[in-house]
Amino acid sequence: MSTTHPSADGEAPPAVAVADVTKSYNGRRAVDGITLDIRRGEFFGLLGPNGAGKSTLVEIMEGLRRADSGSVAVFGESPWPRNTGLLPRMGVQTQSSAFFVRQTVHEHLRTVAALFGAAPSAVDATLDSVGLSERRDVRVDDLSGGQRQRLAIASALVHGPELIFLDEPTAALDTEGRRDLWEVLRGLKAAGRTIVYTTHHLDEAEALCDRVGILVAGRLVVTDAPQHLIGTFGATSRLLVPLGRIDEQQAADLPGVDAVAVRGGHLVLETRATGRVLAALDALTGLDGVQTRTPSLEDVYLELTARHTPVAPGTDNQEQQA
Ligand SMILES: Nc1ncnc2c1ncn2[C@@H]1O[C@H](COP(=O)(O)OP(=O)(O)OP(=O)(O)O)[C@@H](O)[C@H]1O
Repeated sequence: MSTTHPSADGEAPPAVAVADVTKSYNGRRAVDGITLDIRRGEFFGLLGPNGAGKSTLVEIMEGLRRADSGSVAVFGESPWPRNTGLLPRMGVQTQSSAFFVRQTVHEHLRTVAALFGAAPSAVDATLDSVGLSERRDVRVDDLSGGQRQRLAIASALVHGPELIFLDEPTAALDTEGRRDLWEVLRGLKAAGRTIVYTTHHLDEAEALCDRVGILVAGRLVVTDAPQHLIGTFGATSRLLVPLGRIDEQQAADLPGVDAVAVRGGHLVLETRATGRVLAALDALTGLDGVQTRTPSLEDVYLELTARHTPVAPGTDNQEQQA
């Protein structure tokens, strides 16, 4: 791998620059020719189905794995082989973060802080920010899964890094814990930190990220701002019409309706021409009780992953052929 240095015009390099990176395990491509720049101060979300290659790509960015080919630069420097100069500038939470299990929560974080040369005062503030202050004297061994996850996140943040990598940080958190972490992450973003994170929560990515990248089978199929993606792909809206107002055939015949289904006491009309269908519905039966479900990042994600998922030999995939 090569190292990228500041550009000739003196502009600071991006937080992360990935160029044509590949990685195979046992001859199978897990990451397949990915090129991606993550800007300083950006909140970037990496999305994709299980096994798409998100963790592998993030671990390559972190310098925890070596790419087979291509180049990676973090603040203009190669993270591989282990670049100790970068460590104070990066915070890393992986899906298998290591703990000093016999220590208490506070001792553990103090140890991590000392390893990175962080001020002891950062320990209490960081525990507080992830909602673990009340568990500070509990042994790490005795924490619940969600509490361990909070501690892993605290361990990535305690030294105040500029670039923070979080691999599914909200996976084991309850609803309240997720929302609390959103506020922590928003605060870090507001303070100018760069955040790269993976998640399966599309609502969360839509709410938090400046840009998302969708990985499918090791390839980056799109990179964009969530709202722009939703607008560009014109994902389908759903209109919910109470049953009994019109029948399925009448609904299917309305101009602009792409599909009709019966679900939960409603006729569900899928359309990419919401205004036209609403006008036609209004003329036919009135709009009383009609609900509109606007498209979300999840709709775009489902459409794109279906379109780009390779067809397994011997299976018929209508989406793929469309
Ligand atoms: N250490 C490894 N040895 C062999 N294969 C691996 C290894 N790590 C990952 N893989 C394979 O590489 C592919 C990508 O895995 P990866 O964990 O990067 O995906 P992911 O998108 O993070 O998945 P998830 O959402 O399930 O965490 C998968 O097919 C996985 O089985």
